Amino acid sequence: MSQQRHGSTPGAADGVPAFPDLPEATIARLPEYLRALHHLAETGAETVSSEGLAAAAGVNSAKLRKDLSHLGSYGTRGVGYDVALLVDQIEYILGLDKNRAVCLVGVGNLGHALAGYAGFASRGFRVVALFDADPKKVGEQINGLTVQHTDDLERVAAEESIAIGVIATPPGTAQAVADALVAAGVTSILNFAPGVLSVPSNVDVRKVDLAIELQILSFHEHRKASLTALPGGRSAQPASGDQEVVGS
Ligand SMILES: NC(=O)c1ccc[n+]([C@@H]2O[C@H](COP(=O)([O-])OP(=O)(O)OC[C@H]3O[C@@H](n4cnc5c(N)ncnc54)[C@H](O)[C@@H]3O)[C@@H](O)[C@H]2O)c1
Repeated sequence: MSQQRHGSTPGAADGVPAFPDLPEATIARLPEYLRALHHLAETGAETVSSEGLAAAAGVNSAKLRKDLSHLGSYGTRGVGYDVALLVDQIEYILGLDKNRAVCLVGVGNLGHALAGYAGFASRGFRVVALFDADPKKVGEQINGLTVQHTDDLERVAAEESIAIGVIATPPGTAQAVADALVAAGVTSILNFAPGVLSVPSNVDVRKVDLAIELQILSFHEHRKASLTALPGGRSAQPASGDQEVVGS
């Protein structure tokens, strides 16, 4: 998972930099705030307190206020945050107003599930192309898209201005797929295949590995069991912190 910080860039309105210097952990929480804000907006809420938004997003309110202060958003005392305004600010910072084009490489078990997921569109992304190296998969229709051969990746990436590539191929082919995506001009990669990808410094890679998440939960199970096994049977509950996101 890349851990780059995002430097300030001049040129934004109202004294708020276009790209404030955001800690990676803050960036990771912004989508949670956005999800909670969209839900609040759907219920008709026009404002929300920091405590209310923090509870809905599953973080503590001090952390939330600090995160939002990085965006220049402080809320109004006694009123809270304007829901619609905060949605706009977070969507702007995350670049979701760009409706970026995404392609998926590897249409096997996982790729099928991802390609069939309708939720990407509502979160600001267009899945515009599916690729596989297996000729038997080429031509298959999934969610209105036709699976294309990876030989066509470079051409299609240019035609569709693909910004983000998702890798759902076996681990042994993931590096070659990443190389092909980079050669096609893709500068952000979401990698589901286990292992580390080597990419140029201008390419951001994020990795999703559910097995790692399970292993981290296993550690917490182990820790809780060892705490309760201590003489006197200490509580297994953490003393503080966000229970719902262990390790964040
Ligand atoms: N991140 C997670 O939590 C998670 C969960 C499940 C699986 N995975 C990983 O996702 C990947 C896919 O798993 P799966 O179960 O869908 O596998 P799968 O074998 O069902 O599908 C892989 C697909 O990739 C295609 N492929 C192989 N080489 C390719 C290449 N060079 N270019 C393009 N396509 C190619 C295959 O033809 C196939 O359609 C694996 O790396 C697996 O370990 C990750």
